[in-house]
Amino acid sequence: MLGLPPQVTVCLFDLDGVLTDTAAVHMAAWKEMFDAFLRDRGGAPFTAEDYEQYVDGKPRTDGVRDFLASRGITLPEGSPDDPPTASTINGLGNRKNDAVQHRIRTDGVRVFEGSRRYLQAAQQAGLRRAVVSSSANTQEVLEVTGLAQYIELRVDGVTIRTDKLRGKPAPDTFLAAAHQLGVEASQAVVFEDALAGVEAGRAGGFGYVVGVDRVGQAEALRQHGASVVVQDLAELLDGDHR
Ligand SMILES: O=P(O)(O)OC[C@H]1O[C@@H](O)[C@H](O)[C@@H](O)[C@@H]1O
Repeated sequence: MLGLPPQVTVCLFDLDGVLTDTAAVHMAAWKEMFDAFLRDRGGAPFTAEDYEQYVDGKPRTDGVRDFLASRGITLPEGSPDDPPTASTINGLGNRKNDAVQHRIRTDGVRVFEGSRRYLQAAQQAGLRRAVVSSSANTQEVLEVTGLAQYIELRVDGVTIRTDKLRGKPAPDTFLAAAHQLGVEASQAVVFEDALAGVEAGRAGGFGYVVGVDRVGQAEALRQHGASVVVQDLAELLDGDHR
């Protein structure tokens, strides 16, 4: 009924790009910040490919560090309370966070209707439900969209910092959620739109990894660890997934 293997009792949902249409919002905020930074150094602009390969799905400072490394740029780490003007990894991350929060608060957040339907169906079927996101803005997004009512557990960018977890593509955040919901990885399904996310699903030995392709990267999702790829979670309800 839910398009999942029979042993699966726990659903672990990524947030941005899986439940909410916020991957594009993050991408736009990253581009705004990096383009201004690169312009000052005479570098080429930040692209969608840069986002997918180096930033998408990872905790904020990992995204800053990994993208800069791809351009051969090294900056001091700084500290989480650096001002957004600081030329540090944390400073650039804070600058991007100001941009993303401004967009979320001004434009609002769109929920994928297929995902809302899937959450409702999973709840009715008695499956446990967690959100596992690298974003420290997860709670705010779940609350403004009304999705919080479907979610029993949140492992997010704040948890990563306080519990010192490794972010995606390491499997730690998904494993922590499965553990807290009392199951082995083999009994849980990971829903992910980011390459780093499906990679985390594969690395953790999860029972099933659903790749959600919103940007035409189905093949890359499969290569990085998706067991199946859909364009919308409703396809799993309708049973027409490939
Ligand atoms: O900067 P935040 O809100 O803590 O989010 C960190 C990351 O969270 C992930 O969910 C997004 O896919 C990334 O694009 C984002 O950079």
